[in-house]
Amino acid sequence: MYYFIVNPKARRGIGQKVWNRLEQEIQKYGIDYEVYITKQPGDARTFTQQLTEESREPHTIIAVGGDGTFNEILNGLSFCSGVTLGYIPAGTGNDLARSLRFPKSPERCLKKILNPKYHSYMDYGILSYGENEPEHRRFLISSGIGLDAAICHKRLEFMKRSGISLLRPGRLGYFLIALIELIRVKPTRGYIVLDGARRIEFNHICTISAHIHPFDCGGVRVAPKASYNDGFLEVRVVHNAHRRDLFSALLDAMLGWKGKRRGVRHYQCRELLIHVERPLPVHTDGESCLFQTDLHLRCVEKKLRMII
Ligand SMILES: Nc1ncnc2c1ncn2[C@@H]1O[C@H](COP(=O)(O)OP(=O)(O)OP(=O)(O)O)[C@@H](O)[C@H]1O
Repeated sequence: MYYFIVNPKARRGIGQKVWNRLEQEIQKYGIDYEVYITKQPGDARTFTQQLTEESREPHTIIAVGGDGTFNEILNGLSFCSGVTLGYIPAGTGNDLARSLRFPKSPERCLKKILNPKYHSYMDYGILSYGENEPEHRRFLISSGIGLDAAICHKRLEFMKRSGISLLRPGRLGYFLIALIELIRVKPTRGYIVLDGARRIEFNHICTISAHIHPFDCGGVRVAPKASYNDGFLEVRVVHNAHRRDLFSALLDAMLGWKGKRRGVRHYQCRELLIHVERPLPVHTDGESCLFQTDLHLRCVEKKLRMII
C-alpha cells in the first residue's frame, strides 16, 4: 500500500500543482494508494504517527513537499512497522533531493518509487536539548547552532510575515540573508566534545553544525564530505571573529570549495556535545528549535529504509 503525504503549500503552492500532475500519473499505474493532504504545520507528523503506529504491514510512505515536510514525517515515524520512505521534492530548498541527486521531474521520481531497483538504509540524526524535560528532534539533513540557525530563523520569519517566498531561488536568498546575519553576528565562547572523548574549546564561535548530507540552506554544499550511510556526523565549526574571513567561508560553502580555510574546522564523530556561553538560535533541517546553550547530537546509523 502506498500512502502519499502532500504539503500543498510547499514552495508557495507548487506542492498542490505537483500533486495534481502526480495523481493523474498514479492512476495509470493502477496501484492501491491513499493521500493525506496537510492543512497546517504538524499534520505530516501526525499522519505518519497514525500510519506507522497502527499498522505492522509493510507499506511505503511518500512525502510530496519540501525538506520540512520530510522532516515532519521522519519525526512521526514509528520504526516498529515495516515502513519504506519515498520522496518527491516539491519544496523551496530541496536539499535532500539535491544531495541524493533525485531527478527534477516529479514523474520520474514517482517512476523510481513505484519501480524501485533497491532500498537504501540511511542515517539520521537526533538532537536533544532542554534541561529539565529534554526535547528530542530527529533530523535528516543537518542541525546547528549560531549563524546558520539565525539564517534559518530569519528566512522562516520573513516568509511567515510577508507570505511570499522571495528567497525561493535558494542560493541567492540564502546569500542575502547570510550577509545581513553575518554583519550582525556576535561570536561567543564555548566548546564541543566529540564522542565523549575529545574536548575542543573555541573563543569566537559563530556557528556549529552537524551534517548527514552535503547540501544545506537551499543548495549550499556546506559539508562536502558528509555521507548518509557511514554512521558519522560531519561537524563544521566556524569560529573566526573577523568578518572578512566569515565572508570567505560563506563564499567557499556556496561554491562548494573543499579546501581548508582559516577559522573553519571540520570533524567527524558519532556523538557531539555543544556548549556555548550565550543562548544562540538552533535549527533542525531548517526548522527552528528556539535559542539554546547546550545541545547533544548523535547519528543513528542506517535505520531509515528509503527508495533512492
Ligand atoms: N497546509 C499547510 N499550510 C501551511 N503550512 C504547512 C502546511 N502543511 C505543512 N506546512 C508547513 O510548511 C513547512 C514548510 O514546508 P516544506 O518544507 O514542505 O516546503 P518548503 O519550505 O517550501 O521547502 P524546503 O523546506 O525544502 O525549503 C513545513 O515545515 C510544514 O510544517
